[in-house]
Formats: sequence, structure tokens, C-alpha cells
Amino acid sequence: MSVTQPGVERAPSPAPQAAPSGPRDTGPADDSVALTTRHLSVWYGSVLALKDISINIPKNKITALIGPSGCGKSTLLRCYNRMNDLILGARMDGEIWFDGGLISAPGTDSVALRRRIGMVFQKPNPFPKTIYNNIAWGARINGFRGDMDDLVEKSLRRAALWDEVKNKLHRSGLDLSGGQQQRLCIARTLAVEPEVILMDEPCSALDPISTARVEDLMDDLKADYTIVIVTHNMQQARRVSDMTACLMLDEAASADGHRTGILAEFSPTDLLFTNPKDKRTEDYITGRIG
Ligand SMILES: Nc1ncnc2c1ncn2[C@@H]1O[C@H](COP(=O)(O)OP(=O)(O)OP(=O)(O)O)[C@@H](O)[C@H]1O
Repeated sequence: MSVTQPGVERAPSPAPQAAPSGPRDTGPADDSVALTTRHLSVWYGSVLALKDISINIPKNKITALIGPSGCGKSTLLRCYNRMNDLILGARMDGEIWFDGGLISAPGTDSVALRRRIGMVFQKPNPFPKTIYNNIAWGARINGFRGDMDDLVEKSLRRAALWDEVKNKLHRSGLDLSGGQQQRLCIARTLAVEPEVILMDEPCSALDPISTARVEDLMDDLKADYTIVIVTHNMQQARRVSDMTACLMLDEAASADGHRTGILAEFSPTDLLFTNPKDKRTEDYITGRIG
């Protein structure tokens, strides 16, 4: 899908976006879609980082975001749980819908949103706490009042880590290997029972065996969760994802060292890698541009 929309370089007014008027708009009614992104553009200060992105992230599938460095993959990912709000000067225009709510609108409760749309980062970042408390702490501050032992075990099992740590739950999470730490972070995310899990290059710091374990886990998790993963590894995108969005640098808009990303193509992964519709996608996946 080639995306060219006139006029989108214009920076939006810093004034808050007006809430939809009239009868409450509940967004697109398609049960197979978890997140609908319409004409999303993102600025850092006056720099347009992402231009006019429209994609539907399917429910209970894995969607990969690929593309050259600086094309805005992480920026797009962070829009889905409003992590960009934490970056001074970042702002977005356009719409993101989730479960009938316009989550891109001002006034969205980003803390509540992040409970439903969790995130796993590039570098495993367990808390400097015990394995048990890595799970329990987040659940507790999110109001969990049930059987904590049960929740810890369930989350660790779901993240395929239980057998490796069940006899050392009160050792520090930092004592685990990198791959185990990443699965602990996934377990911590699962403990809050999100609906969507965003993963920003979750395997880039891991060895091939740990990577394979996380990929197997992702495949297992998609029965219950929607997953969006940023990856530089095209083989990984091919192995794990159902849909792939290939972002590209917009040559016309990227200037003075600033980079603007656009969507080149959003297709089922097997099609994108075997029969890309867009020449830029083809050039990227065949290594002609990087
Ligand atoms: N906090 C920030 N402040 C200012 N500009 C930023 C910030 N984060 C990202 N950018 C800019 O936005 C653009 C997109 O960056 P982003 O990290 O989203 O791209 P990416 O495709 O994920 O890159 P990479 O593959 O190298 O991780 C880049 O030009 C980057 O310099």
C-alpha cells in the first residue's frame, strides 16, 4: 500500500485535539481488529517522525513492524500505549481506536491504558527485586487482591519460565540469564492481564537459543493476546508474525538529518516476503536498502 496524503507535513496545532462531537463515535466495528490506526502522524518538536500511518492491528495475531533505522517503528509502537506522552515535545495527530475508545484523544487515562496494552522492552529490565516480587509488585499496585502465590506461578508458567525458577523464587531477578530475564519481564506483563503486548526488539540482546524460546512463547501467547513486535531481524519477522508492516523513510520529507517514516506496505507476512507489492519493500527485504 503506497501512502501519500497531501498536507500531512503541516504540524498540528499544539491545542488539544477536539473530542468527537455528536453521538459518541465508537470507532470501527470490526471484531477481528484490536487496534485501528487512522492517518497517524507523530512529531518530536517540529520534526515530523511518522507520517500518515493507517493500519489495522489484528486481534490474536502477531504483527511485525520492520523497516530501516529511524523510520519510526518504535515511535509507532509507543503510540499504542501512549508511551510517547512521556517524551517532552512529542505529539500525535490522527486516530488510534482500541475497544471502542479513541485512545489517541487527549484525556485518555494512559496508566489504565498501559494495564490493557503492556510493553516489553529491548533490554530485559527486571526490577532489582526477587523473581516473586517482580511479578507481585506490579500486580499489587494495579490492585490485585487475589492469591498472589497462584498469580506468580500462573504468570511464570504462562511465560514458560516456571520450571527454571520455581526453586529460587526469592532470589533476585537480576541473577537470571538475559533470556530468562526477558521471560520474567513477559511474565510481569502477563500478570496484569493485558489484552495487547507491545514488544520493542525483545530478542535483540539475546542469544539464538533464548531468542528461539521467546519466539516459541510469542507463538503460544497469541491464542490469548494480540502482539505487536518491532524487529530488525527479518528472519524473525518471517518466523513469528502473521502480518507485517514495512515502514520506510520518506525521501521527500526526510531532510537536514531528520527522518520521516511512512508506511510502504502492510500485508500478510508470507505475501510480503514472497511477493511484496511495493518496490521499496522489495528493496528493503532483499537488502538493497537498509
Ligand atoms: N525522544 C525522541 N526525541 C526526539 N526525536 C526522537 C525521539 N525518539 C525518536 N526520535 C526520532 O524519531 C525518528 C524515529 O525514531 P524511532 O526510534 O521511532 O525509529 P526506529 O525505526 O524504531 O529506529 P531504530 O530501528 O533505529 O530503533 C528518528 O528520526 C528519531 O531520531
